[in-house]
Amino acid sequence: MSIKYAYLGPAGTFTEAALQKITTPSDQLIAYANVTAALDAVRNGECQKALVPIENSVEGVVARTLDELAIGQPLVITAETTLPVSFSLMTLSNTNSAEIKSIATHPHAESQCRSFIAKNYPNAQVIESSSTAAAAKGLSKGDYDAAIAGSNAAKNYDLKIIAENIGDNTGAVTRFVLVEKPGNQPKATGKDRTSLAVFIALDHAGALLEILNEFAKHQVNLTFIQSRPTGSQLGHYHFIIDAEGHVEDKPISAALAGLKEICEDIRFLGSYPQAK
Ligand SMILES: O=C(O)C(=O)Cc1ccccc1
Repeated sequence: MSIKYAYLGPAGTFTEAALQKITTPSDQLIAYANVTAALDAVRNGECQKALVPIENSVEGVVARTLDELAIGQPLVITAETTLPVSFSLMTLSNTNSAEIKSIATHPHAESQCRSFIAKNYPNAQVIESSSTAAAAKGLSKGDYDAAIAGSNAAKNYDLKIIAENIGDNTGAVTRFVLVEKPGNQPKATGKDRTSLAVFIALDHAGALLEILNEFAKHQVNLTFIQSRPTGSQLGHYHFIIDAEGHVEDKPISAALAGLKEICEDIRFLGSYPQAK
């Protein structure tokens, strides 16, 4: 059966490359302009699933993804996948590299190529784009002098790669999550991860400690914790937490029951197999 997948596009993004790893050629991969649009495509039924980036080993979290999952119309994570990311600098075929005065890319790619840009193009204007491939596509239309993207994007938009592997950290890896409408919970595999958004009732001393204690009490190992502003008031935060285990496993279900006692709200964001 062919499944429709939404992804952060256009064609040539790292998200598309990650999605190709977990789909079959009969599936339909549909590009959206940003993370919210890809997730909305699942919410409104245009696509069954969406793949979006959630964190990077160098730059950290993709805030938009976390906020959509924690406070947007509910979706759940049913799978994750990781991809090593390698960045290239590209131009139109007739550009002289000495003439590069403007470089477009995604903010996460910029921060991972900071040393390269500072060393080689210290005076270039860096233009933020919604994805690396969107930067490459804009370059193909002549919007700026260069783009930083994956080498797939250069192929897609017929661009010339003038420098490869320009990331400051050659081992950079991005983690992507596959999301769906709630109701299709993957079975426990013995090596799962559970994601939660935890909202504290009142900002008080020890609130985070109380939350962490529920996991510690039940011997649950955490793999990710991030505070995000709730948006209502300066200083008010909720926490996105990833824990090892499946919601059907006793340690996680016991920790969840404990959290329900002490938190204002908990949003279950999915239990899914850990990426290899
Ligand atoms: O823009 C892309 O290609 C993406 O898929 C998002 C992204 C950007 C930078 C590093 C990893 C993923």
